[in-house]
Order: sequence, then structure tokens, then C-alpha cells
Amino acid sequence: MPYTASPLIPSATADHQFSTQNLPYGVFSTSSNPTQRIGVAVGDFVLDLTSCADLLTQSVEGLTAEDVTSSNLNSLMGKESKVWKGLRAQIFSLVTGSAPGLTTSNFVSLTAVTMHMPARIGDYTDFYSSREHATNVGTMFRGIDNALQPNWLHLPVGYHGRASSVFLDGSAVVRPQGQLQKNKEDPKEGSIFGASKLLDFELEMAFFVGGPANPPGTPITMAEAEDRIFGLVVMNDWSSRDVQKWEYVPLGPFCAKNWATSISPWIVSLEALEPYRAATSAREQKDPEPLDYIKDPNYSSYDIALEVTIQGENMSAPETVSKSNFKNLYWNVKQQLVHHSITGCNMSPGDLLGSGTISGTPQDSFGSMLELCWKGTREVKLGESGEVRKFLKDGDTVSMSGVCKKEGVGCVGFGSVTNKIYPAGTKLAASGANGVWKAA
Ligand SMILES: O=C(O)/C=C/C(=O)CC(=O)CC(=O)O
Ligand SMILES: [Ca+2]
Ligand SMILES: [Mg+2]
Repeated sequence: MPYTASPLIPSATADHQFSTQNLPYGVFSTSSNPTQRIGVAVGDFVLDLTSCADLLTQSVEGLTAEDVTSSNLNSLMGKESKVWKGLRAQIFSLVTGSAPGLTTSNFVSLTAVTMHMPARIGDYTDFYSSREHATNVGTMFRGIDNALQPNWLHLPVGYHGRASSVFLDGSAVVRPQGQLQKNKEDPKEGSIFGASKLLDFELEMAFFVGGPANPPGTPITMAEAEDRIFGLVVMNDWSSRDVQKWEYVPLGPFCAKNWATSISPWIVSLEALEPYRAATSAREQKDPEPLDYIKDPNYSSYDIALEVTIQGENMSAPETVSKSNFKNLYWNVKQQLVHHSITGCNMSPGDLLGSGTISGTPQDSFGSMLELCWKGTREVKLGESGEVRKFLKDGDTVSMSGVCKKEGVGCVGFGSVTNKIYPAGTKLAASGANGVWKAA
């Protein structure tokens, strides 16, 4: 099918990250109207769903005014997937002009919007689904012989994270302090208190759970999984490696990862990503075959190019430190969701499930500084800036972006998640309204 342009929004060309193939949801406000409301990005503009709520609810079965006029996406996320699909189809028709009713007054310029947290996140879980990342971290923490634990190829390993410290693109991030092992070589010497020195990013994506919650005791099946995934964002799972090293045995990450996780503001649906469905880098899961409940008969992922940049305070431009791809995950989003609920865990609309760090095989596709600097044994060059890093410095701005591009298909971009690191002890303003904290 040829690309369908928008007569109303000529900037929404096939190669714009917000082409008419994308239609991602976000929550925004403007200085002239500070009400937080739901929008859909189209080219250089945002379609204000509140401004056309009647048009939408009249034509989409099951859609209520609350779903499109709330200050977050939870109500819409909680609807059956056929309602989100109906809404996407109707927005596509309106934006591309095959259905009448919209004028340019329904849109605001992207440059005029302030983005807000897209949803109230009830629970946040983070997986560990890149075989390359798990092997690299395992080798560094436990040695090459114990790199991949015996369970890893049988289930998507994960841990329960902390929803209250999921922040948005643009938020300040303060270097954490905590307990650190006193002697690097000998844990028996105990700990000291201090600012984390081994501050790291983790290149991840995450998905928002959608659909009515399954009751406790009723797992989500593989056949149902795509109807319970509302859409994806790019995510940075900020990590303190020295805190992690001392605390993680035997229960896994705790304080090392409870202080900041940041996400990009636009949620991209699986329907937008469908033309980008691709084999995973692993191609198949044969050795071992997953148990039946977690076997995906359509085992695949999405071809999403991911990039991480760092800009130090004295640098004039950001420099790329990693290029990876969402295809690099061994366990896909369906398998993560199905496994999370197999015990009967009730998954609620607005829950956020992180993919785990997305590393590929080549060194320049590693998704964390821990791997890029191989626990401090090599320096990572920041382009031609003359600067090098092992772990992150105060004042560094870390940015992650994701984009899908293919000839003949509209581009699907995620925008980016960009955050600056402030020194330990920096006071942030009293309210991090909408997930964006600023230095006081
Ligand atoms: O103990 C380990 O092997 C490492 C655990 C993590 O770093 C947890 C994590 O955030 C996983 C990930 O992002 O892939
Ligand atoms: Ca992580
Ligand atoms: Mg985190």
C-alpha cells in the first residue's frame, strides 16, 4: 500500500518520524491552555483529541469521552484493544482526509507543547532479555563459566522495579548515594557510604500494558498477549553499578535501580510497528525450546534502530556511544507479558514493563557503559571531542532515540528520552510535576 499523506498536515511526509503510519499517543499542554490532555503526533503538529472528542466518540464503538479527554491515557488503555484499534483507524481517516471533520484548528505545533507523563504507572517491572547483555554482565560479575545462569534460556528473567521513580524525558537525574563495597576485591571487609562512582545508563524499550486487567489467577495467554500491549516507548534504566555490585546477592537489584528510570513521551502502538515486524537476531528458540505456555508460534520482534548519545558539559554536540536494535532481544514482548502473568499475576492498564538492556554482538552495540568500558578496563571515546568516559560524569546529558525506517512505508519514530545528570545531593524543586524534575 503506498504511503498516505495528510492534506491538512503536509509536514507528515513518509520520512517524518511522525508520519501517518505512526500516530503515537502522548499527553501535552500548551502555555495558552495548561490543561493536560491527550494528543497524537502528526508531522510537526499534535492533534488535540479533546478538541475533536465528539467526532471520535461518535464513530468509534466503545470509545467514551473520558478515554480521549482525560489528563492521562489510563482510561483508553483500559479498554479492549478493538477500541484502541478503532480509534487509530478513525484518526488515520481524519488525518489523511478520507473522513471529514478536522481543520487545522484541531492541531497545535509540536514546538508549542510541553509533554507530560502519558499514564499513571501502577507497577513497573524490568526484564533482562538480551542474551548478549546478560552474558556480558554475567561474565563481569560472576566469571565466564557462570555468565548465563541455567534458567536464562528457559524464562525471561526480571525484577520488580519502582513506579514512583519513573520520570519523563527532560527530567533532571541526581547521582545516587549509598552503600558501596569498601574493598573492590574483598566483600568481607564490609562497606562505606558515598556517592556512586559507577553511574550508568541502560538502553531499553518498555511497553505499557493495556486492556481490561485479567483477574488474579487467570494468566494472559500467548494468543491474547498482543491485545494486552498498548504500545512502546524508549527507556533509560539508570543504574548504579557500585551499589549494585555490593547489594545484589541474592535478591537482585534494589537501591541500584530504584532512583530513576526515564521514558520518552510518545507511545507507539504495535499496529504502527506491524510493517517493521522482523525476525529476532536469535531467529529461533530451539535449544532449549520454551515451555508451551511461553512458546510464540509467531516468534519475532520489531526492527527498531536505537541510538545512545552522551554530551558532556564542555562538549559542543552529543556524540554517539552505542547503536543497537530492538531485534536483539531473545525474549519478545509477548513472551515477557505471558511469563509475568503465568502465576496468575493481574496485569493492569498503565503497568510499565521494561525490555532489559538491549545489547547486540558488536562492541559498539552494547547498551550500557558497564559493557562499553568493560567494567572500567577501557575508555570510551566521545567522537572527536577529545573527551573519554568510563562511567557517567556529573553534567553529562544522555539521550536515547528509536526509529523504524523502510522504503515505501511511513517512518515510525519514538522521539527521544534525554536527561542531564546532577551532582549527588542536588536539591530538586518540590514538585516534579508530570514526571519532569528540575533543579531547585
Ligand atoms: O545481576 C545481574 O546479572 C544484572 C542485573 C541487572 O543489571 C538488572 C537489569 O536491569 C537487567 C537489564 O536491564 O537487562
Ligand atoms: Ca535494566
Ligand atoms: Mg530504574
